[in-house]
Formats: sequence, C-alpha cells, structure tokens
Amino acid sequence: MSDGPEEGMLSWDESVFRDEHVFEIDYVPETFAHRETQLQSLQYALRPAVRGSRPLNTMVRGPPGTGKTTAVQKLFGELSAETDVQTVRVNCQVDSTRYAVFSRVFQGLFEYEPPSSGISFKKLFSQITDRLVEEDEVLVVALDDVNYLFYENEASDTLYSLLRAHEAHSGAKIGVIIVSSDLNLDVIEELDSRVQSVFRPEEVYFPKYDTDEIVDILRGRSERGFHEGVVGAPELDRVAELTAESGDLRVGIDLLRRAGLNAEMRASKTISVEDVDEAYDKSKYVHLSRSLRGLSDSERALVEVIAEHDGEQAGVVYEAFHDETGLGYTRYSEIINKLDQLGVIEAAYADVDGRGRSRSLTLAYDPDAVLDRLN
Ligand SMILES: Nc1ncnc2c1ncn2[C@@H]1O[C@H](COP(=O)(O)OP(=O)(O)OP(=O)(O)O)[C@@H](O)[C@H]1O
Repeated sequence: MSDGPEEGMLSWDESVFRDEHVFEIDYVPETFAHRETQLQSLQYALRPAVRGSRPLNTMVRGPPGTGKTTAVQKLFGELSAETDVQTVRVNCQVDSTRYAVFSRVFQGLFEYEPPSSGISFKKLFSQITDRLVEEDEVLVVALDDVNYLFYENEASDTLYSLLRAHEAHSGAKIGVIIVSSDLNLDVIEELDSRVQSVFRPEEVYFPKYDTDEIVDILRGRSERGFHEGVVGAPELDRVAELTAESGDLRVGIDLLRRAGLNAEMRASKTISVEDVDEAYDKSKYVHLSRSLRGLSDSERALVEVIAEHDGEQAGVVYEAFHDETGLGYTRYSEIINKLDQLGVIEAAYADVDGRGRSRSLTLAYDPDAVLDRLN
C-alpha cells in the first residue's frame, strides 16, 4: 500500500490551478472573442491617429463586465507597440476630477508624476499640449468609467478641455474615448451645451454576452488557469448560467477561482457543481465590491448608516449621518444621488401616513453583505 493521497485527492504539493493569476481582475486575456465588430469600430475611429491626424472621438457604452476596458487595453497595447501614437487610459473611479485626469495624462506622457507641490491646471494643461506639439505626437485619452466624472460634476469641464486642446494650442492633437457602464446615464444629454456642440462621438455598444458566448470565453480562461480535467462541462455550464443572470463576466471569472479554492479545500482534484453554487454566495457580489471600493470615506460612512437604517426615511438617515460625520445636507444629497446612480441604494418615494410623500432609502443588496464588504 502506498502512503500517497487517495485516488482523486490532492496531495500537499498539488493544486487545481495551473496559473491562478488568470482569474485576477487585472489580467488581460490573450484571446478576446465575440467582440470583432466593436474592435473594428474602435480601430476605424483610431486609424487617423496612426496617420498623424486627430482620431475620431468615440463613446463606448454597455453594461458592466462586457469587455469594454479590455477592448481599449488591447488596442492601446497594439498602438504603443506598433506606432508612435501616445495612449493614456484613465480610470475615472480613481481620478474623478479634471485636475486628476490631466495629472494622469501628464504622467502617461512624461512617465513621471507632475510636481506634487501643486501646479495650476493651466500650467499642467500647457505642459501636455506643448509636449504634443513639440514632439508632433497624437494623443488618445480613454476616460474609463467616465460615469464617475458625471457623479462628481466634472465631466463637462474635463471633456471641454480635452476637446478644445487644439484651439488652446494649435497643432495639439487629442482624441477621446469615453467608456460608460451606467446605462441610465444619458451621457450626451448630461453635458453642457458648450460641450455638446463640439462632441459628436462615434458610438460603439457592448451588449451582454449570451450563455453560449460565456461558456466559450470561460472555457478558454479555465484551460489557461486550471490543470486539465479540473472543470467538466456540467460545472462550466453551471458557472455560465449563474453568470448570465447579471451578464457580468467578472462574476464568472470570480466563480471559477472561488470554486477552484473550494475544491482544494476538500482536497479534490476536480470542481463539483456544489463548489460552484457555494462560490456564488460570494461571487454574486463582485459588482458591489467594485462599487464600494471606489468610494471616499464619507461616502462609505453613509452606506454604513443606510445599512443600519435600511428602508427608513431620508430624514432619519440624514440625522444619523450628520451625527456620525458632521457633514451637511448638501453633501448628504450629493452622496445619496451618487449611490443611487451606482445602484448601491434605491431611493423610492413612499407615502408617509398623513405627512405626504417622502423618500425612503433601501440598500440594493443584503445589508450584512454590504457591511461585510465595507469592513
Ligand atoms: N471576450 C472576452 N474574452 C475573454 N475575456 C473577456 C472577454 N470580455 C471580457 N472579458 C473579461 O471579463 C472581465 C471584465 O471585462 P472588462 O473589464 O473589459 O469589462 P467592462 O465592460 O470594461 O466592465 P465595466 O464597465 O464594469 O468596467 C475582464 O476580466 C476581462 O478579461
């Protein structure tokens, strides 16, 4: 009799994973199927830049986790490797003011941060445009998750500066790709008229993947990430079925990783449907986790207060928020609107007996799940 592990069981030095990194959020996949038309439209818009002209501005829209960021990363990667076009992708969840966006652009171009002592916006802007003119470079800026600039009322100023750069400094060629996953946000409608008159973007839409496409994409991911035979067809189908509920591919990728960890916990060499179902209790919240991660301290404080007063009137919540943070009603309302637009809370008007209509605030998720992820 051998002392090794039982048939089908993992030994200490074995893993179901060939490469766990394949399931991490910043992983750029080698193969990017089912997005041919979207990639073609983006290439068409970018092509003038390769010839030294200003590219067409583009608006990319579609629900979360449908490959928008990945498409931009792929094309920017190709442009950097094969052409002189300068590309900078700004994550507006992190850089949500005009100044922060331009700091990021500066950093992308010069490969060092602008002086932290704080230079004026004007100075920052002219250093960028001077550089483009001197080096005769074309710049493409992707404002990823641009919806965050709208929540902070910074979208019009930011876009205006980018779009008018060639007027402020003749010869500066900048093209803009804006990416939004907030389908309730009418991007063009929400911009100031001065921006609307200069911003007529090409539109590229990224629809949700259907179940067959999800299976296909996740099979590719599994083959890279897991050893052979770890995930079978029924398990993959289950992952795809659960992913299709939201259509966010991130759910599926997170499910695969967690299901793999669950299998390892049982010391099993293969993932079972139960491993997948159990993983879903956590993976279904990937979107929530992502939304919460981008919030400031006062925004998080308000989410916490709402979780503790789930379903109560806006006035009651305000009192508790004010006691906690000392912040006033204006800031409170701004944050409520942002959380509502992000889909973290639902603000509904309800009749209060005898006192007319008032707003009640409810979390869009289980309060315990929210509190867990805040802490
Ligand atoms: N066609 C595809 N093939 C392989 N992987 C994909 C594909 N589409 C998306 N993914 C993967 O799904 C995840 C989410 O994709 P991505 O971040 O590009 O979505 P998104 O539309 O930009 O989402 P959001 O709007 O929430 O920012 C990434 O890990 C990405 O690698």
